Amino acid sequence: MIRVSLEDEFGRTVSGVRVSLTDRCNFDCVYCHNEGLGDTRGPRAPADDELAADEVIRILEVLSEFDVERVKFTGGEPMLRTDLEEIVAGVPEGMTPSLTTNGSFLPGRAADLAAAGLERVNISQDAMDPETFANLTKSGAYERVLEGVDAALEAGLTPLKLNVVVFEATAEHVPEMVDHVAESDGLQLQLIEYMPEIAGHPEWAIDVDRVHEWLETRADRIERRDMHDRRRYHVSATGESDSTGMVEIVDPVGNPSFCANCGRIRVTHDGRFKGCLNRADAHSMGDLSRSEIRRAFRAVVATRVPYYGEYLIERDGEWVMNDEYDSPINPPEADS
Ligand SMILES: Nc1nc2c(ncn2[C@@H]2O[C@H](COP(=O)(O)OP(=O)(O)OP(=O)(O)O)[C@@H](O)[C@H]2O)c(=O)[nH]1
Ligand SMILES: C[S@@+](CC[C@H](N)C(=O)[O-])C[C@H]1O[C@@H](n2cnc3c(N)ncnc32)[C@H](O)[C@@H]1O
Ligand code: SF4
Ligand code: SF4
Repeated sequence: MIRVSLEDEFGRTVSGVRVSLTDRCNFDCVYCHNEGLGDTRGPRAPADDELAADEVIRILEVLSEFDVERVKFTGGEPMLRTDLEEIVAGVPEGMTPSLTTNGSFLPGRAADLAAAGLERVNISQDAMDPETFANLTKSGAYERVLEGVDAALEAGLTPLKLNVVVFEATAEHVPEMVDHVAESDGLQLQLIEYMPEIAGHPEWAIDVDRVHEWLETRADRIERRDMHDRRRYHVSATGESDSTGMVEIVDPVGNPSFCANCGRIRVTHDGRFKGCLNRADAHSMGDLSRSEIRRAFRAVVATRVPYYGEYLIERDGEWVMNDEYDSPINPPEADS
């Protein structure tokens, strides 16, 4: 098959897709932006508006015609989908599947997911103690998540990134999480800047530059990824051990270099394309026939623009909507 990749007007080739398989979740994290899908609604039977497994696979097959090389399954909580293994097994050849999950359903399923072809997994674990974890997630599943991490490591779903959202409630736990990954084989740490744009509570945000500065003093080596211009810090264990770990910072907020290198599009649980996590506008895939999926993909790529630096522009130190775009940005969600 001849594959033709698509570039947006800003020269950004679309090489990855994030698929939200559901907007449901069994946790209720205080910071949750839910990938811009609105409130998570609690665990309940699959909703009628969720894409079926064969529809997800058809979308991925079409995207692979356009040389999209990576798919990330996310949510809500993607492991609430009991057909996740079937979906992973249907990912077309040449496309690498990975998963971002809260980890609570990994015990007992990690091996099956690996057998289905899942390459690796990112697990949200914001702290090392059950109390902080419970306060943040409104869930008592701390031990279960740790078991999930072990199950994923055992199944070879590595490198395994632990995701920590950095904001006022987690900042003090960052050093122990850094030590933890430095000491543990197969674990990496991803520090995600709290995004108030879609979660609200701008007062919870902390200055991520302080975390960069601290890591510069803690790291032996620093590298920059082309993708999103992300910085990676290689750190050593502090005790007797000579093991090392890697810490990556995901800092999109007010960061035009992050958006300038963004090659990702999104598929929502109800079958629409979004060109940017932060934008409210989405493109329907109509009847989900291959031709409609192709049409919608071309349409969303044609309207993709870097969010910071283009969709929003800086005026007097504030990020304001560029008058060229008339669709509103996502209004902040209420507590979610
Ligand atoms: N604004 C924005 N945020 C992102 C983007 N990619 C990741 N994030 C943030 O990082 C969170 C965690 O995403 P993951 O899927 O675990 O991480 P990732 O870095 O995208 O995944 P890998 O690089 O595949 O490990 C997302 O839910 C977002 O909050 C992006 O392109 N734009
Ligand atoms: C919305 S969750 C969906 C997948 C899964 N339920 C999980 O928690 O990993 C995806 C990622 O978004 C991150 N996240 C959620 N709300 C955020 C916010 N307001 N700012 C930054 N990252 C956020 C979470 O930590 C998680 O790593
Ligand atoms: S961040 Fe928390 S509440 Fe949001 S989808 Fe993931 S586990 Fe659920
Ligand atoms: S905020 Fe920037 S990096 Fe994130 S999806 Fe939008 S354009 Fe891409």
